[in-house]
Amino acid sequence: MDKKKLAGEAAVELVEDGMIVGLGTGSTAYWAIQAIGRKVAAGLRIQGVPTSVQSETLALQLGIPLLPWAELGRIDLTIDGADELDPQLQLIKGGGGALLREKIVASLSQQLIIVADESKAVDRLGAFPLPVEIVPFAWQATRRQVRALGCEAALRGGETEPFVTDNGNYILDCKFGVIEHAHDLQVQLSAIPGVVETGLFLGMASAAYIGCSDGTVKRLDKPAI
Ligand SMILES: O=C[C@H](O)[C@H](O)[C@H](O)COP(=O)(O)O
Repeated sequence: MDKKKLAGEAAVELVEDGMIVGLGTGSTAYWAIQAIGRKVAAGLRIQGVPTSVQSETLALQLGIPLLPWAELGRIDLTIDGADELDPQLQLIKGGGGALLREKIVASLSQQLIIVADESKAVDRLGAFPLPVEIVPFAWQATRRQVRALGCEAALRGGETEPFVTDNGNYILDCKFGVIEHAHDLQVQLSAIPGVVETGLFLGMASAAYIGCSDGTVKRLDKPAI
């Protein structure tokens, strides 16, 4: 059984008629978008807000109506994947390069629901290299500044053919090891002018649907502070 499919489809139970729904990116969000597409075909009325060109293309193929960007304001619910999530529902995202649009959409969302297979649930963030979106201009200098924070930072795709995001930027995949102070790291990275955004999503997720190998889906809620 596909644990990503289990999780992606389960979270769609939260989608209600009339909602504005953020459509995440990646191989788990894919299943949620497919399930939303089936509900739309059966009469559900929603407007979608895609977090990548990939998800926009999929939504259009499935006939999901999309909200015009100019009308984008509050989003009721977003369903998105993650590369790592810890027990506080702090996240690393951006393995697929969509972190900037995902973070903009998450910031506008009343609820951010994460869908993931059980391998993504970790005690502490950091085994997955942190994706950091940077501007192409003088990217080598930006990488030096990022490295000075104590990580190995690799240009995604390599120097000959760098990966380019939907926003025309590059990604540094940064190995910090276990991230002890995620908020401090977010502040330090954001202070570098060439950094556009990081894949740390802190205090944003409301709940997570985790697909497990026994065929169940476990729901984790953000712990009360
Ligand atoms: O940039 C990509 C996104 O943050 C994805 O949601 C994340 O990488 C998880 O993707 P997947 O569900 O394919 O593992």
